[in-house]
Amino acid sequence: MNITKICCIGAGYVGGPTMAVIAKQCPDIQVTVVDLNESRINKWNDPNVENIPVYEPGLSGIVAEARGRNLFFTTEVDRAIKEADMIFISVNTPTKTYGAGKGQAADLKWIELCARQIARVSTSDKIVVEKSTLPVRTASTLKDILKHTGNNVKFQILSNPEFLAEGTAVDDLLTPDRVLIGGDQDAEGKQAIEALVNIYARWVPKERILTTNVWSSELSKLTANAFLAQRVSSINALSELCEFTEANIGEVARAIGTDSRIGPKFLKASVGFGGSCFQKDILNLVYIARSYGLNEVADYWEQVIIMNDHQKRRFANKIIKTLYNTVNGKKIAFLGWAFKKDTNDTRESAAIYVADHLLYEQAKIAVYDPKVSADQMYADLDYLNTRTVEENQLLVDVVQDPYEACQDAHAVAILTEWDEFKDYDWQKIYDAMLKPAHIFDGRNILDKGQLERIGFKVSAIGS
Ligand SMILES: NC(=O)C1=CN([C@@H]2O[C@H](COP(=O)(O)OP(=O)(O)OC[C@H]3O[C@@H](n4cnc5c(N)ncnc54)[C@H](O)[C@@H]3O)[C@@H](O)[C@H]2O)C=CC1
Ligand SMILES: O=C(O)[C@H]1O[C@H](OP(=O)(O)OP(=O)(O)OC[C@H]2O[C@@H](n3ccc(=O)[nH]c3=O)[C@H](O)[C@@H]2O)[C@H](O)[C@@H](O)[C@@H]1O
Repeated sequence: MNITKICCIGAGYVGGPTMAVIAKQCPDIQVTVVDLNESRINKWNDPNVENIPVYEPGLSGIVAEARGRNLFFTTEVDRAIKEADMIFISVNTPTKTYGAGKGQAADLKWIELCARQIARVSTSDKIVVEKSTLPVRTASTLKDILKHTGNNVKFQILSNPEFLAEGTAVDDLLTPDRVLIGGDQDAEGKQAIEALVNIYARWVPKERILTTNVWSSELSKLTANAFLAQRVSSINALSELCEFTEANIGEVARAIGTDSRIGPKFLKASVGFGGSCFQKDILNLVYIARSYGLNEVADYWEQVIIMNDHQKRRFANKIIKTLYNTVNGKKIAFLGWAFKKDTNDTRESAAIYVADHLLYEQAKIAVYDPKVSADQMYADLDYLNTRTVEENQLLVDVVQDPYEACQDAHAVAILTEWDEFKDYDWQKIYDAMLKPAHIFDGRNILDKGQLERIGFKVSAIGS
């Protein structure tokens, strides 16, 4: 089956970059990304390509190359669905905030709406690709909805989960460790799998394109995120033990990471993992396991989240305890707000949790993160929800200069792992702060000895 027109529903952090890369690598395929959110689509179409709504190194160049040639962004969802041979569903699948499964299950409302819309408007056979992260067996729901269109259109459902990480999305898409495609194992299912394999094979070596049955593919995505997050929680758990024993978590990570069976990646102790997916996907895994009565499996994975919450809470509590058990009226500078470097995404960022905790203790916050807008920060914080804009500005001062953030602060909290910290003039920061000047290094990246020589009191995760 030769694919000439692709539609992607959802122009978010995944839909935008993945489709931009497919369009770049396959100039003969027309790729149309659709979204209900008009302002998001307008930003993707902004004449100044630097204003696209997702910041990712290298992305604007790719969009500039393909946009208007074979890459289009539009709110005309029906038309794009109708014309496409292949439809990617890349909509959000957040944790449910109501009803059964509240706080754990994935909310599949948007997925189901997409399926119903595809069923309603399609007049020709199509391959529907699950790009969103979904609970295992979601394909059976999609199949059921699409089967009942009543207009004799045939659909094949594939699972093609996305493994890109934010901040490295373009590299991850251009040179992925693997591409995973799951589908039905009958002749028609295999044909559909082949059609998608042929698209990726334009730039991904064939041996890196794995094909499986649809359920293995769906479950592998949740499993990959669970394993990655588990590594962070494992190292974070030991970081606390390090703080009581004079062991150093960086040294421990290096010592164990050189064992080729363990490997060096994803062993950086931190103030806790953030991002839109680790927590939601593990909660979803926990929910699925419990729904099959597998309580030991559920408890095992839930511990990863419990540990992460503990790590965030203990970081905030350490700040309070060190500042003589009160932060009331004290200014604390936050360097970094996004959940990791090289992204403007703040979803589930540990910074939000720590800041809220301190605000409830009546602290004042000054934040420096040039990629994140003040409005976004105000919207993130629970403590500010019921206050006026003027009150928010008094409690949370968003500044465009790291030195200004630290002026008259009692403490600096490092929340995001920026490389440029090494180039900061820490003597200048020390001079501007109230004494004793504290640094809480939530990423364990600063040179503790050097800072202590300046006069700082340094508290780094795991040392
Ligand atoms: N953010 C990430 O780094 C990764 C996310 N994922 C998964 O990919 C999926 C999408 O995630 P993001 O792109 O981060 O979400 P997002 O929230 O950035 O984007 C989703 C978009 O879908 C749109 N949408 C929702 N329902 C729609 C409908 N019926 N018709 C048209 N548009 C609709 C929304 O308006 C929104 O713009 C999720 O399942 C997530 O778990 C997977 C790998 C990486
Ligand atoms: O499904 C998803 O959304 C994606 O989730 C993660 O990607 P992402 O959340 O963008 O970023 P990561 O690099 O995984 O970092 C997640 C969090 O863990 C933290 N982290 C990561 C690594 C580490 O060693 N220590 C650590 O604290 C990061 O700072 C960040 O807060 C996965 O890495 C992707 O493969 C996956 O596609």
